[in-house]
Amino acid sequence: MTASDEGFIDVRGLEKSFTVRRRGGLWRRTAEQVRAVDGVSFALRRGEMAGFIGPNGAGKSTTVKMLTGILTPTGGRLRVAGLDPQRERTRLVRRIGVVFGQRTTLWWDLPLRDSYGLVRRMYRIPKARYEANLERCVELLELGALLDVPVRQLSLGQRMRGDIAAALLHEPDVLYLDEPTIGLDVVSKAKVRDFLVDLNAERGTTVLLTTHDLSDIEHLCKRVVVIDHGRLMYDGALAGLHEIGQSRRTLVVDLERELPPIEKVDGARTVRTEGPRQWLTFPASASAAPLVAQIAARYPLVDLSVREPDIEDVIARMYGT
Ligand SMILES: Nc1ncnc2c1ncn2[C@@H]1O[C@H](COP(=O)(O)OP(=O)(O)OP(=O)(O)O)[C@@H](O)[C@H]1O
Repeated sequence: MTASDEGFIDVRGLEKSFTVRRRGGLWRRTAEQVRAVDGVSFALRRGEMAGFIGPNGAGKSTTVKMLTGILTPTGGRLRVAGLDPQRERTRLVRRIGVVFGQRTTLWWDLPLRDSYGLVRRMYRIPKARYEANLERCVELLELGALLDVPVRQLSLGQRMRGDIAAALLHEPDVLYLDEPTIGLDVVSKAKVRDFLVDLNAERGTTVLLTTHDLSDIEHLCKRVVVIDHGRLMYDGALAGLHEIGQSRRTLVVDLERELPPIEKVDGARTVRTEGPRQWLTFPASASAAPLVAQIAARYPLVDLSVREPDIEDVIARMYGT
């Protein structure tokens, strides 16, 4: 691995401010700076798959637009595949693929096959390479029966698979995915996820995945980068988010009979009771064993189980929502 593989996507102190004009009274208009991205730094290794998450308005799209060269940063430094996205945008375009879940890059009235032909001409992909890539995508994304269907007649899941293939025909080294499973049913989601895992393993494509669907991240990414209000909140292993979010695990306790809420158990709090069953929460970082021992010593315990924190709760806690 070379030094450039280490920082294949390299973001340092990235900033983007927008000037927004607002009415400051009947006649006056005031110009206000919105700091959409406010000093964000992270780096992805070549071949890494990372989740890029944060609440609405956090600055994710603005960051991705800068990474693709669509927007110019107002500060900081950026490198993608060794290129400066703003100065070398034309060269960069050949190295990256972009998929937006909420809108298609395909031609609405054309069959998929014709859309792909246009993509081939746009990128000037040599015939043999194009055909090999198309064949691979068609096979893995199960597009064979759909190639002659106009895009407007495809289901959302089929269209998404079609869009992913379109983004990969020129064999990009970097793939940006923005909500790639939004609105998809369980089967389509699984197909898209499986394909991305294979793509990453086979071709070593570097993937930055923006999503509100945290199960996408759980299936695909070991690493997450979290931003909020334009600032980096967390960058690391998915598992570590739990600690950062100070999340709590839940102990579900079945007693012999209905009793008043369990009290005086170190670090645990009874949050719900329903007949003989009680729910206690405790810090995710703590061990359940001493709590169970304390409960068993003072209450007629029949059964118990521990529930892990939901990643969505963890994120919500991080954001203080
Ligand atoms: N062209 C623009 N002009 C002014 N403000 C903008 C512009 N684009 C984005 N913003 C503001 O910058 C902030 C970050 O927006 P951005 O779209 O990057 O967030 P996001 O994390 O992608 O959100 P979402 O998940 O809703 O897509 C928001 O406050 C947004 O209103």
